[in-house]
This record gives sequence, structure tokens and C-alpha cells, in this order.
Amino acid sequence: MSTTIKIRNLNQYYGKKQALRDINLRIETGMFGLLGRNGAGKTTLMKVIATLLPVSEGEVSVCKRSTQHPQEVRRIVGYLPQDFSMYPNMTVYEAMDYLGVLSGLSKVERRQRIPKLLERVNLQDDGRKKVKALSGGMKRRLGIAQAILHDPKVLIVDEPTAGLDPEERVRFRNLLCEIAEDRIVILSTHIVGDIEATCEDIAVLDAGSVIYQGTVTELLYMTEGKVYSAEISKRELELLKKDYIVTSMLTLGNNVMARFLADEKPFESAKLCEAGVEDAYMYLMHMERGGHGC
Ligand SMILES: Nc1ncnc2c1ncn2[C@@H]1O[C@H](COP(=O)(O)OP(=O)(O)OP(=O)(O)O)[C@@H](O)[C@H]1O
Repeated sequence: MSTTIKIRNLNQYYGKKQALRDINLRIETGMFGLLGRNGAGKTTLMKVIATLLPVSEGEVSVCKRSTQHPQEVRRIVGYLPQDFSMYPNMTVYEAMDYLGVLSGLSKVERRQRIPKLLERVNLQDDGRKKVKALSGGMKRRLGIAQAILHDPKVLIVDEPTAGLDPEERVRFRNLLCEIAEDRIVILSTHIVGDIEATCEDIAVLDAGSVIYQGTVTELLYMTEGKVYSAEISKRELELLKKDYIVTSMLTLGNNVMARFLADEKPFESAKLCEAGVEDAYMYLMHMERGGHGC
């Protein structure tokens, strides 16, 4: 069976408030990144796909199963919400076992599956620890183990790396990439670096609309030739900010190394740089807000 998510003309409302506007997306096997600032509509879209919110208008199907039949979709979708927490007083193994019972797994299946899953998320030595004693990163990994307990074809993870230290973040991202080898993993984040490191296909949401859908490479291509850097004084930086979008800056003694977007070389000492996803994202946001070049 094909692993594809199809979203057609989706409009989603909370009462009168429209959270998603005319979304059309097709998502295939692999890591798919959903990027957008706070309030852009990422969580709403993920909840619709996971059937936690009924579709207001439009059509959503997961592996040819319509979200109008939530039970069918839930069998093939795993979801790790932003504010994941589970049974703090149980041990890791007990919590997994309990969730296995709720998912309808037999005792034999649970005995076979749980140790393998704990190993996959590198918690094989922590089965007897209380859930509340785990670190933030370990809890997130346990969250993944519970979300793939029923071996779903689609795994949806909402802002998983916020608050993790760099080592845990890399470990977590690698885990998601492994899981995405034979299924769809949708990763929602406002951390551009997470997308850069893991996803080839992405969608960028802004104020409920998809403002970009395609590959990271194409997004970078759009910004090629528009990213410059220059060492300037702090006063010059203030002037630069008035005319250009500054995407990063690094203090160098009294000066600043500024990275900014410009359609053409603005002054002699500015050096053309290779575009990064963060630059491309800023460019996209600027164009979306009615910017005419930089
Ligand atoms: N239960 C709700 N009732 C009313 N409005 C809501 C509700 N949940 C979300 N919204 C609104 O819908 C819009 C989209 O919110 P959503 O949580 O999907 O965005 P998000 O991109 O996931 O943001 P974040 O990165 O902060 O999680 C926002 O304007 C938000 O205020």
C-alpha cells in the first residue's frame, strides 16, 4: 500500500477563527518538515492529520483512508504532541506496557515489541526507571517509542527538540531519520536548524497558509546570490538594518560581522555568501509580507 498523505482544499476553523487557509499538500515516505512561526497553524494541521480535530472543510487522506473515518486512520498514525507527558509514577516499562494494552496488543506482542522499541530509542537500560526521573531528552525518546508502539506508517512529531541540549537534539533528529526510512515522519518546528539537518521536503506555513512547498535545495536556490556578509561598525549596522534584512550578526571587538540579504552587492566590502536555510526562510517571510527584493 502506498504511504501518501493527501490534503485538498483544507480550511480549518476554531469557531469563527480561521487557522488554516486552502491547504493543498502531498506528503510521501521520508522526513517532511513543517516550518513556521508561532501561531502559523502547524499544530492545527498535525492534529487534523492525526484525526484529533475533525476537518472543517476539504479532504484529508492518509494512505487512502479518509480522516472522516478516524479509527482507521489512527491505526496507521502515531502522534507525539508538543506537551507530551505520561504516567510519571510508572516505570518506563510499565508505562509502555500499559499503552500497549490500550493499543490492543496481546501480552506476547508486548513482550516482543517493547524491549526492541526501548532499544531503538536507546532506553534499553532505563526500563525500571520512573518516568518522572527521566531527563527531557529521554522523555522525548520515550514519547517516540510510545508513538510507534503500534508500528504506524506515519509518525507526527510536534516541536520535538525545544529545550533539548545540542547532543540530545542531534540524537533525537537521527532517531527520526532512521524511523523515516520506511514511513512518513512529519516534523513540525520553528527551529530552522532542525529542518536543515534532516528534511529534504518541506512546507512553510504563515498565518494559516502554505507559502512554500518543495525541497530545501530549491528553497536555497531561490536565495542564491542574495546573501552577503560584511564587517562593519555598530553604527553602520543600525543603518544597514534600515535597508536590508539582517539574518545574523557576530560581535568582533568593536565591530560586527553582519550577514544580510540584498539583491545586488550593496557596497565594496560586502562579500557574497552561500545561502543557508535560515537566510532562505527570512527571504521567504520578507517576500510574503510584501517585500520587493531586498
Ligand atoms: N483551541 C483553539 N481555539 C481558538 N484558536 C486556536 C486554538 N488553537 C489554536 N488556535 C489559533 O489558531 C492559530 C494556529 O495555531 P497553532 O497552534 O496551530 O499554530 P502553531 O504554528 O502550531 O504555533 P506554535 O508554534 O506556537 O505551536 C493561532 O492563531 C492560534 O491562536
